[in-house]
Amino acid sequence: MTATLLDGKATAAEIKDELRARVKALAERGIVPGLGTVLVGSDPGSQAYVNGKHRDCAEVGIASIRRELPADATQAQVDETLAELNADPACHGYIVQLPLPGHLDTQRVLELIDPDKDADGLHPVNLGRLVLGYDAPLPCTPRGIVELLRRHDVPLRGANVAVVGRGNTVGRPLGLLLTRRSENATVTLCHTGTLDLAAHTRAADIVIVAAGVPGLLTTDMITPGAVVVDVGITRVIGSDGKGRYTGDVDPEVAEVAGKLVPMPGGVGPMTRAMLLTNVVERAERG
Ligand SMILES: Nc1nc2c(c(=O)[nH]1)N[C@@H](CN(C=O)c1ccc(C(=O)N[C@@H](CCC(=O)O)C(=O)O)cc1)CN2
Repeated sequence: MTATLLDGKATAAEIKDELRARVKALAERGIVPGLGTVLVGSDPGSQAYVNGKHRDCAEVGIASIRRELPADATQAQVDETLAELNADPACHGYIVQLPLPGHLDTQRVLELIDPDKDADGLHPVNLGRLVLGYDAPLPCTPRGIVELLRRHDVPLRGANVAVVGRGNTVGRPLGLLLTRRSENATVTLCHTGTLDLAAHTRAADIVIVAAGVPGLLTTDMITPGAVVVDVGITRVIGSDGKGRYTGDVDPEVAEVAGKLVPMPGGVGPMTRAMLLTNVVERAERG
């Protein structure tokens, strides 16, 4: 391997140390930040992610507020739970774990979150604020990627960045973040309709792949020395019949890239750290 790995786990641990100090300072003002989670159903993966969020909270001193509803919960029951969290002064921010069971209207649920308590930064009002450059909780994965690159001295100003994937949770908001004046990168947002994907990724100093297509980015698609960020996380069944997660970047890319944000251990831990950051920031605002 020639690429230097940018360790999201270690960087997230650093951020959690900083948050612990900020939570302590809040305690001196009599404020305990609180993160709420809403889990509908008992999907083991979703349960594990929610448990992880509460473990993270305990590590930095954020209070946890858990709401669990059965898989057959009605839209009215979900709406009522969100109304309670919107009104709860101990809850500075909360998330609804996705995906929701199919009978629920995900868009309606996300729009019922008070935008000022939107810890995931995915409420349409907050995405609109991001478009306009107003202050808003930022989407956790794009924010985590920018923060990881910043902390590892990857220059963004003037850099040509190819983002592969135009989803509402990563690709599209990431393009908005990277083109803010404070980052000043030039972004090409590639998607399934892009005619010659490799031509765009080869021209980029930084390639960020969030397409959900295992192994999509191969060695021939980058310029040697480029910075590569793997955001993909797809569950596949291996030849041994066991399930495992795989990224969007072919492992051989590590032989050609200059720096690589791997999966696992890259963007995922940073996403978790940014969720905590959004809650602490909200509590600091009072
Ligand atoms: N309301 C939300 N729902 C979902 C989100 C989200 O951000 N908000 N994202 C995913 C699940 N998720 C958090 O909820 C999440 C997924 C993966 C990781 C992570 O750290 N992954 C590891 C690798 C896999 C593993 O070891 O389990 C990594 O990248 O190193 C964190 C959070 C869908 N739902």
